Amino acid sequence: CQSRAHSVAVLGAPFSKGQKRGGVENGPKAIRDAGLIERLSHLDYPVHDFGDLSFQYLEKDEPYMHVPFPRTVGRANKLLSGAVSNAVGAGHTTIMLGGDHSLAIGSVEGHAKQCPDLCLIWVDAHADINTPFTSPSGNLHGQSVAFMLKELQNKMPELPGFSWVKPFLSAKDLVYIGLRDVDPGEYDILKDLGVQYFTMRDIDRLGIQRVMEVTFHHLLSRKQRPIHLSFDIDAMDPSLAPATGTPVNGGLTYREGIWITEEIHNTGLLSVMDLVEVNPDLGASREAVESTASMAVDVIASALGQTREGGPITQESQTLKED
Ligand SMILES: N[C@@H](CSCCS(N)(=O)=O)C(=O)O
Ligand SMILES: [Mn+2]
Ligand SMILES: [Mn+2]
Repeated sequence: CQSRAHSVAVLGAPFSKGQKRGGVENGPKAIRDAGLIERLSHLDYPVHDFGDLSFQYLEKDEPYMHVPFPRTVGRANKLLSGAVSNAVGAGHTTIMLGGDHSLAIGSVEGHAKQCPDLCLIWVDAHADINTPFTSPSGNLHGQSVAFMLKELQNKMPELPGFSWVKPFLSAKDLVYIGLRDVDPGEYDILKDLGVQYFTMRDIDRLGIQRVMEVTFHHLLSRKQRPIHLSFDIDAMDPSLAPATGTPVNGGLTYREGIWITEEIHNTGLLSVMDLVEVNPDLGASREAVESTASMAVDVIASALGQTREGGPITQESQTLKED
């Protein structure tokens, strides 16, 4: 597990069966079309585009309780886990492009195989910590964190397709930022487990700088360790990222979102980042889709070192000017 990787891997995960709305499988393409690779190529490290994974959609995949497509989602995440584990093992800082947020199960699990002491920062309007028993929708993109936590395993059923997932994360190694739509069952779990979280109201009270200071103290004061950032684009205010499946008013401003990712870059500890829930089919106009995908590119680029203050002239930027 590299503490300071010196190259970036981009991995597309065009997958949608963690929820019921079509189109989020086109998220990776929309983010690429918004210029992600180009933007990252101006930063400090080489970029390797691993392309998109191809997922199998199983024909016979009956719901378990009211949870749809459990075997398809479980299999997709097992494939993703291997791909993320390989990319991290090869020394890359890895960017996983979703696809719906159920993909975090495979992404974080695969990361933890290489970096068992990782910590997880979950930026999202939602807690995604329902169990199949508490979920109002059954959608697995709202249950991802429940599969990861050791403290929840006595509350989880044996879901078909997920027997490969052994819980690997402790509640103390998780921080939420941006919550504003939490289900009653999730609220009880967060309180019972004592999970550290910052709602949008906490951000209004403390300000985003203080939220990041407390987040890093909570996760890193005992020891520095790799960060997994799981960024759901619906954490951003819907005015900035409208093309997403579960928009919730009162989200992060552009500057709050970029402060979060700039500060995470400045720790030097970012190891894997998910950028999920961009759904190009849900934008009311081409502009709405483009602003959502562009927001995703800005968030990823600032997590990888793009700054608002610019940087010194380099051989590469000099060459670009001459082009
Ligand atoms: N809490 C709700 C909505 S979950 C929204 C999932 S996401 N990944 O944040 O868009 C549920 O569990 O169905
Ligand atoms: Mn989410
Ligand atoms: Mn969300």
